[in-house]
Amino acid sequence: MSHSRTSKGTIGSRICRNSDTICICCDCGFFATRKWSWTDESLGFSSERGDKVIPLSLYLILGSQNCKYAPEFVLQEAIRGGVTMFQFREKGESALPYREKRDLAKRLQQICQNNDIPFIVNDDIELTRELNADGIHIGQDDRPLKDVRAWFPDKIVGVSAHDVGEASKAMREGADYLGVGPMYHTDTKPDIELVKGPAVIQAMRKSGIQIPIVGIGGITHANAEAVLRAGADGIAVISAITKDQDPYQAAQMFCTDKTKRLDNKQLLR
Ligand SMILES: Cc1ncc(COP(=O)(O)OP(=O)(O)O)c(N)n1
Ligand SMILES: Cc1nc(C(=O)O)sc1CCOP(=O)(O)O
Ligand SMILES: [Mg+2]
Repeated sequence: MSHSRTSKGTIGSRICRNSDTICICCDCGFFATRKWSWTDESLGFSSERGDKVIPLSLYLILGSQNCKYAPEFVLQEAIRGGVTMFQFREKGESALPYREKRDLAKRLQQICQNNDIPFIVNDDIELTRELNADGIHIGQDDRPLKDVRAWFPDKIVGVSAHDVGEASKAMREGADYLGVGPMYHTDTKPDIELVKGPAVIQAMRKSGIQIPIVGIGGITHANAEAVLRAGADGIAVISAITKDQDPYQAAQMFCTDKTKRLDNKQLLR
């Protein structure tokens, strides 16, 4: 697929005040950068901080506990299939101890670097710093966003949000993107909130949340389109890729015209 860039103007639900930043052929996030100036007059919000790329279209998250095969193989294959961004999330009862976790993280980071894919760390401030990762993802029960933003002014900082209130607060405090879920039932994360469904993304967009959103939780090839139609910029996936027999094909199947080529008219209103 070839991508082309836009100059200033309105793209979908967003107001873009910079040039050379957004892919206009399919709104896939390929040229999404933190040079975007997200402006929401009603919230008095504006953010403009650098030029980190945030390609959320197909965001793979994994740790060794999630994988049917070696994590390095799963990541390589998934990137070959079309994954655009990666989060290292080594978590749960069978998670590796710190040194092994760090060594695995380094190997996965190298794969991301070789393929020009942002490498994001889940939760772990020290690991983010030690590896000089491209960014960090934090939830509502993790370190406060204000602190994380101050520690990492130039990194991508993603925040989990479950309702409009959490999303507005995260946007005001400088989140670069929101992880919104759970979209559907999932067995991958034991401590999830009640299923929200794509409607919560629709509600966030209606209330004026303009920063990038990725839907998460129970996303499969069958339901991904509904998440994007609700207003998400991308989908975050664990088991639909990591547990598949063929991670390459599983990733590739998310990269169809239906899941990538959404324009404004196709969004649910
Ligand atoms: C993209 C994305 N969205 C949401 C989450 C969940 O974060 P959190 O609520 O902090 O839960 P844990 O993943 O830390 O268990 C995420 N990791 N990524
Ligand atoms: C890590 C995570 N966070 C969620 C949230 O709702 O915030 S759901 C989830 C697990 C996603 O895994 P799968 O794609 O296998 O359902
Ligand atoms: Mg967390």
